[in-house]
Amino acid sequence: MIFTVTLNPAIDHFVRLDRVELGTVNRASSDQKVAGGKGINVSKVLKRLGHPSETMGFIGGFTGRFIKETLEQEGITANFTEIASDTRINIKIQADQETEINGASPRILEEDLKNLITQLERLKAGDQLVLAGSVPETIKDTIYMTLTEEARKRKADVFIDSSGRAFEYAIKAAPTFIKPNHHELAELFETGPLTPKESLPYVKELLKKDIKYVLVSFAGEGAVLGTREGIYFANTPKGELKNSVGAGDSVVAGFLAALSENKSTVDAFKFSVAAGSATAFSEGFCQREDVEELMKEINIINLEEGV
Ligand SMILES: Nc1ncnc2c1ncn2[C@@H]1O[C@H](COP(=O)(O)OP(=O)(O)O)[C@@H](O)[C@H]1O
Ligand SMILES: O=P(O)(O)OC[C@H]1O[C@](O)(COP(=O)(O)O)[C@@H](O)[C@@H]1O
Repeated sequence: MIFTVTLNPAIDHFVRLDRVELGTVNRASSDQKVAGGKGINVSKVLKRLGHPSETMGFIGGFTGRFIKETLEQEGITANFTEIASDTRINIKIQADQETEINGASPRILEEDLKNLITQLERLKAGDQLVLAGSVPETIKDTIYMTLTEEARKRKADVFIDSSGRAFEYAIKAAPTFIKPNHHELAELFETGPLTPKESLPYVKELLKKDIKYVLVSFAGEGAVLGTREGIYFANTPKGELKNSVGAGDSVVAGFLAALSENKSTVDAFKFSVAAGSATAFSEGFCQREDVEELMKEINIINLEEGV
């Protein structure tokens, strides 16, 4: 069973207009409100790829109810811990350029956290746990490390997409799979911007920490996958960028789905990058047929034999 944890979900409020002018009234040509947050997005994409999952994390208030109701309408199991504060709203302005204004995170109490950790006692060998997105301020930065340790005690695999201190701690617990984008990798190693080739030593450093799959995404410039068997580069297909929100989550979902389908590591890599780009080329999330189509445009080269 696949479980996704979103500690800091959101209603994603997409607002579309030709251009934005600060200090005045801007009127949207259209807008849309959807349940969002990285773990929730992974579950949404997994469903489109044909894989059920259960969403967990913290929701509260009327915004939290919206998230639970819309996920259940989409046929996605929502098993969230209810908190007292309202779940945040993240504004995604899609104008001449994409601008995001992510709301402040709600207050999470100690007992809320205990409830979530208790839920994870169900994990068993063969399960996958996805930990994705930012960590609310009132939760310690070590939370992803703690949850990864809990999951590994129960022989479940852990897939992480996060950033900053929470990500730094999480890699100490040796999750199965991590997907930093290249900015997050540079931030982790305190370097300047990295090209795929320049990322190699850092990918190897992470592999030495007993992380099985290190996937670094470079938006439209390709992606790097490090494994014990080898380090690979995938080009990203060309296409019209319509909406990058959820693209990273689609890479995580694509890789997880492909492994669940017993695809080879290289094919799982291809499938995950195709899923990311198929989402980037859509208003919403990718559909499976688009992913299968884009796979044909992706070539994998071996940057280096195993480490
Ligand atoms: N301009 C683009 N053209 C094609 N694919 C893209 C583009 N931007 C993003 N993608 C796809 O989305 C994936 C994740 O994008 P990226 O921005 O690296 O991650 P994140 O959304 O986590 O920051 C990429 O690996 C790629 O497959
Ligand atoms: O674009 P990505 O990185 O795949 O994730 C998009 C999701 O992440 C969010 O921007 C939240 O990100 P954070 O959890 O890092 O605050 C959501 O609003 C959105 O649904």
